[in-house]
Amino acid sequence: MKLVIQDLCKTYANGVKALDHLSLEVSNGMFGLLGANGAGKSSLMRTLATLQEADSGSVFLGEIDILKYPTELRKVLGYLPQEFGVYPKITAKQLLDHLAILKGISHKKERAELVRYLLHKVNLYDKRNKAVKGFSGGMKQRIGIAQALIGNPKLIIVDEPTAGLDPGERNRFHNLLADAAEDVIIILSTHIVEDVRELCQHMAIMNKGKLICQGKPQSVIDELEDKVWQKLIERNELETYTNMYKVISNKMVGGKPLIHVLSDQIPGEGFLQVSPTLEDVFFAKTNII
Ligand SMILES: Nc1ncnc2c1ncn2[C@@H]1O[C@H](COP(=O)(O)OP(=O)(O)OP(=O)(O)O)[C@@H](O)[C@H]1O
Repeated sequence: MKLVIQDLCKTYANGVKALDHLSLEVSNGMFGLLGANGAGKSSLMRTLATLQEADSGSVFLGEIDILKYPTELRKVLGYLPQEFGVYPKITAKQLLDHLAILKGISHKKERAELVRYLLHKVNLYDKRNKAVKGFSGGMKQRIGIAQALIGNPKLIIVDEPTAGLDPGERNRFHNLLADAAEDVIIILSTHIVEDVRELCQHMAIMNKGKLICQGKPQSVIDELEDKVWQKLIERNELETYTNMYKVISNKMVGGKPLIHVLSDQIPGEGFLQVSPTLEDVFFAKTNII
């Protein structure tokens, strides 16, 4: 199954061009979409989830023309939005049961079995009778994934799923996603570079409504091989360095800026060549420091 996006455009009423002639092909497995705040990721995710309309362009999931026939897409879509709202007081089991009814699973016994299966899968069976409202961020996200898996989706969209999760919860969430990714397309939209590095077979970087880079994470990293240099400088030197070199990032280390500079040769005294990371790629492509 392939998701084929062609020439997708969306301009909001305020004139912001959130999707600017965007084209992309995604195959089965986990696909990471990286972008800074405001890059247009959620606009793309919402369009793919048929929650908002595009101005022009086309999107096909296999044979389904999803912009023309959104209901067909919804039958095979699992969606975990940025904010997964839950009903007050409802338990994990009731919530999944309710959502399964909404997804058209009307047979009571079948639904009960599915809910039990999902609760085990996301490791929340022991908490099945607890109110979801009192769940931690990670537990809520796991319930979010459980509901996204109802009805054997072919396309699963997860929008910024690990923001605010502690490392343990994030790992559990990653394992769940990786587990679900067989035979399905999962699109993971995030600004957390490490999530993409660790999880995704393919990726793209979005900026101002356009795709500015795509490929396998390791291939895009390899493009910067031998080109990234680092130096620990004084805080008052930062402006000079930024003017002199192509500084792609600066990070405080022990109170001093550690800068990464892009250059084909050693940029100057005191620079050390380092292996490029996906974060370097992200900063080099988006030019946001
Ligand atoms: N409903 C809307 N009306 C007007 N402008 C909008 C609307 N939704 C988003 N935008 C603008 O469109 C641009 C893209 O926003 P979008 O939410 O798609 O980006 P994003 O990459 O998901 O960002 P974030 O990581 O902050 O969620 C931003 O400039 C945003 O302010």
